[in-house]
Amino acid sequence: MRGKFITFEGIDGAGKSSHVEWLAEYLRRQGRVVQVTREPGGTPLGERLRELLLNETMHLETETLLMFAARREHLASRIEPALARGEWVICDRFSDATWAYQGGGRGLDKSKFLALEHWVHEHLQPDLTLLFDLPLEVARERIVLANRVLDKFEQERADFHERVRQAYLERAHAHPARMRVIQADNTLENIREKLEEIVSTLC
Ligand SMILES: Nc1ncnc2c1ncn2[C@@H]1O[C@H](COP(=O)(O)OP(=O)(O)OP(=O)(O)O)[C@@H](O)[C@H]1O
Ligand SMILES: Cc1cn([C@H]2C[C@H](O)[C@@H](COP(=O)(O)O)O2)c(=O)[nH]c1=O
Repeated sequence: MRGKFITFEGIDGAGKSSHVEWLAEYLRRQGRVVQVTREPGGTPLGERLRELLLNETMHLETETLLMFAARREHLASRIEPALARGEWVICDRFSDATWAYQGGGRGLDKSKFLALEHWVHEHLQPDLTLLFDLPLEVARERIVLANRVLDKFEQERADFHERVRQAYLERAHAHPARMRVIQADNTLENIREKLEEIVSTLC
């Protein structure tokens, strides 16, 4: 039987990465074989593209095409083979991030996003997308407390991140069967309880 494809989404600092490995372990305890991966990245080529994408200034369409190029490679060499073997794949960000960051944040024409999405993964969408949503100020505060070096996206102004947040919420509203909004301004324990409840509907 084909495996399940779960993606995590949200603005920078929403808390996605704090739950990705936890969810993988939770599913492994239930006997699933689980792969954890991320975008941009997830393959040797994708990780090289990630370095460029997170650090170099480039034209919006170059940025979008590179995100989808990395994704094409990721799907072909890692995600699709794993799902075909019956494994579960948990991916930290996928195409909804392009919708939100390049579309909402930077103003990419929606028809260009939809054309690339159709080209690169017409027949594959995540079985479940967990959208971590919280006020911008809370996410910013977490990033400051973590005291990490900020990448190109994290250095963007607050209005950029607010547009990203709104684009994610708009997308979740348009895809209610696939996307579940998690109130991420909450304790790790409460969020994990919610994740268990949602994921149990997939098993
Ligand atoms: N529920 C929470 N309550 C308090 N702090 C949290 C919570 N979740 C995560 N954090 C902290 O916030 C910071 C950002 O979390 P994390 O790296 O998981 O976010 P992220 O969404 O993956 O961010 P990015 O996309 O920027 O990598 C970390 O220092 C983490 O420990
Ligand atoms: C897949 C994808 C990602 N981004 C941005 C969003 C984040 O700011 C970075 C990735 O960093 P993270 O710490 O791993 O979350 O890349 C994007 O703009 N468009 C995309 O399609």
